[in-house]
Amino acid sequence: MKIAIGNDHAGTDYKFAIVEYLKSKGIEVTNYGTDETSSVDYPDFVHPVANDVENNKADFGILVCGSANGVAMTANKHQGIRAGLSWNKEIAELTRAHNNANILCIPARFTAIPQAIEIVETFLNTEFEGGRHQNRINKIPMGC
Ligand SMILES: O=C(CO)[C@H](O)[C@H](O)[C@H](O)COP(=O)(O)O
Repeated sequence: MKIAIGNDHAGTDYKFAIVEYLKSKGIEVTNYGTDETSSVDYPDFVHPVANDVENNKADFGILVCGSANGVAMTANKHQGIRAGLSWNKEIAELTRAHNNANILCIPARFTAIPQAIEIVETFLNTEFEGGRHQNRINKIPMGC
């Protein structure tokens, strides 16, 4: 499995912890996020992740910013991207099972690092249920 990850200054520490977790599971990771905690603009670190997922260079994307709203809004402008905001493992499970999200967005300022790891683990281990959920996804317009 290949994961593309991106973050702004609010998510740097979370990104490092998530990358360490993913690598410990043998998952290949491409890091597009800032490695610094000085202020940056989150869209600059979201578009490369969304591009990789759109072009099948990554199976899933993970994005981390303060609230996760900015990264989710940016990613969801891309064709073929369903980016879901998850702040606990229950929401992470639903984001995959019901919404077939291909990008996970984590709010660093409202989630502890161990919880963020749990969210990532749940997201990656949950299958899309299809059926009635596929009918609903078919009614979501694609991209901008
Ligand atoms: O949460 C975010 C966007 O949805 C980003 O992390 C921003 O950094 C956030 O808006 C806070 O900005 P600040 O410059 O860190 O105060």
